[in-house]
Amino acid sequence: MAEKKVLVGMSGGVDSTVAALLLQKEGYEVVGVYMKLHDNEAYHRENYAKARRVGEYLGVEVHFLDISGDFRQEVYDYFVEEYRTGRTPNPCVVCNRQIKFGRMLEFADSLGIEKVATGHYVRSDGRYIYMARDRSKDQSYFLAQVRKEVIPRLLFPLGEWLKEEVKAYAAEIPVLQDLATQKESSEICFVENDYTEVLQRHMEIDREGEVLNEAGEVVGTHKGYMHYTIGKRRGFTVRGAHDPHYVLSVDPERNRIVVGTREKLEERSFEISRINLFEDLTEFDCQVKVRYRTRAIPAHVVIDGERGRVELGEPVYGLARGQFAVFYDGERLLGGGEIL
Ligand SMILES: Nc1ncnc2c1ncn2[C@@H]1O[C@H](COP(=O)(O)OP(=O)(O)OP(=O)(O)O)[C@@H](O)[C@H]1O
Repeated sequence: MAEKKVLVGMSGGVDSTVAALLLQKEGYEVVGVYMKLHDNEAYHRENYAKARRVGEYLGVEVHFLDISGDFRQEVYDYFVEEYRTGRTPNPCVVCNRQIKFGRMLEFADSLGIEKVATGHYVRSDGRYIYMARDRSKDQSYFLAQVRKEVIPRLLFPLGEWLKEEVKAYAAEIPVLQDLATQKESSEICFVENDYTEVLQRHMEIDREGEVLNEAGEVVGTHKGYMHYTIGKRRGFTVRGAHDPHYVLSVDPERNRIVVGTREKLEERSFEISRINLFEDLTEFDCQVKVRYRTRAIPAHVVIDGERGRVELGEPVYGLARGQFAVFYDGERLLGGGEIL
């Protein structure tokens, strides 16, 4: 009987498969769990079957955990409500806190297992989380809201791996070959193509509205405010405009958007709430990412109770409310907060 036991979140994809394999090689007794998150039954049938196939290959049990009720309440409903209020949610950040590194750890507790692993591309030394070696796949941004108490329990076997190496590793194993070549999953697991398809199931999002300039004059029309996020530059009309125009703000109550030229998107400071830090910091210098796919830029942060203020060392163009500001000290994740 192996002394070291680990619960691995097995989605049926190549990353969690290789993660489980590497842990087993290291001498861990692996127990798998497939979590049913959203309610696309066909998706789950297909992916749970893959996870079970990997389980058979590894000779490990793969539990099926239906937490679709929790997921709906804490991730999906939040996603829909945020768009309804004219904001731009980040469901993966919330899912990692509440579900993957929340409910999945409770499930590990119920099995008497201390360690939990996933195929996320991040590194950890048991105290902090760091960017992955594969910077193009780095997922540390999405872990900024994870509770700091859980970090010592987490293992991320892929932190030092490049995605290409992971695929090549799986491709060597005949029964896993198809996983190595399958197409990458979409960024948000319950969004197949476009987020508006999800919103459409819950409300009327195609309601034409007015486009205003900063002076408050009506200059065009748009398709319905939920189609827009700050910084977007397509899908609306602006009469007589020569330069490209960008969404500067969204007014859900009046179904209006305000647009302007790129320099009007410039922001040098902002407020945050839902603050989560891995160290007790109240005032600090760091680098901040204001969305996932962006470069980290220098910042000074002051925390005051539930709120914080971020002063940027250089301007950003387009700051979407509802996205997360994520702080780093070099490669080390310091935490983050939601942009107000
Ligand atoms: N439905 C699920 N059940 C169990 N674990 C999951 C599930 N979805 C994701 N995970 C875990 O979270 C990790 C990161 O999830 P993400 O959605 O980013 O997956 P991914 O990069 O597509 O990985 P994979 O190739 O393993 O599907 C996965 O590697 C896996 O360990």
